[in-house]
Amino acid sequence: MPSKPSLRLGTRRSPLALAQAHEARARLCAALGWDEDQVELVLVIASGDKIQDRPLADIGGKALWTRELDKWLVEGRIDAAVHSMKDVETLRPEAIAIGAILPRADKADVLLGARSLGAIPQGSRVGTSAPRRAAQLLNARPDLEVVGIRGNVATRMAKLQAGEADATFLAAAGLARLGEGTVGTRLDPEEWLPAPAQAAIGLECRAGDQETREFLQAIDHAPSREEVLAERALLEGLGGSCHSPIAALTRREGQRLHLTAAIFSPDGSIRIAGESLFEPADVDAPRKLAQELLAEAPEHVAAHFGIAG
Ligand SMILES: NCc1[nH]cc(CCC(=O)O)c1CC(=O)O
Repeated sequence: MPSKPSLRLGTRRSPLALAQAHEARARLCAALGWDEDQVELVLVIASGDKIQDRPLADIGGKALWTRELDKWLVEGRIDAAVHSMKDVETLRPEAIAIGAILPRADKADVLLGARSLGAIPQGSRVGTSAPRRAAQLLNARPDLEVVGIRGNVATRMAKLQAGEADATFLAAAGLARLGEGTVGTRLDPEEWLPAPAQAAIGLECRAGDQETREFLQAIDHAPSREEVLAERALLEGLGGSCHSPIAALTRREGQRLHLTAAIFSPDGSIRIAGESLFEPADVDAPRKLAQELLAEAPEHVAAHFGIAG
């Protein structure tokens, strides 16, 4: 009997990353009729996992999550890598391709520690290290104080319990994947915009690896891919890095995509928003929206953009 095909799937080892890798494996096996043991999970330690005490933006940004997996992928030690697309830089090595985007989960953020944004007591300390969450919060509630908080989902929930902050934000998708789908208050994504590519799991492979590309094609969800690529095109057009407070939400309107985007000054005092309705194949539309937002931004705000990373 010929040996069964198999795939080495690289993942980070945080509980969220592992939950996402298990979901990817389950979908691959279901789509290809494989047994579970045909997908080998390979746990790769990312540089970002070793540093928990400083904001991501200060220590090298999103590359901290991808660099190690990229290396293993390019060296052929794994065949594919699972990522939260929110954490993947817009500029990717040429040798690496996005092979699949899984059906996207709930894009909303969840507020922990208060029943609503308006119910956070005046002067409270809200824990977040995400520039988008900090700026968007201060825009709505300039009376609040933002304090840095990092670590995986469980660590952040524990820090909240320990009183390091009075409230914090987490992605609904991450909470649900960890079986914590009922905690906190879900914030309507139309009013509190998520991060570009939030709630999307992506699988990357070597661009020239046709066999793996075909395997991944079997679990690619086209509508989710279209949304994620549009939001990533916006981010690229903005020169978005982890230093830049950028929020985006895509809705489907019939055959078209409706993209709402906002950029902020880091202190939240300035918010510039715009929207665009376009055909999914029209990758220039999100870039054009990015240019419109930048053109509207005062120079000191625009200065925070344009550094890809
Ligand atoms: N920055 C960390 C990160 N990357 C992806 C998720 C959640 C899952 C997702 O958005 O796909 C989280 C945690 C969070 O923001 O609460």
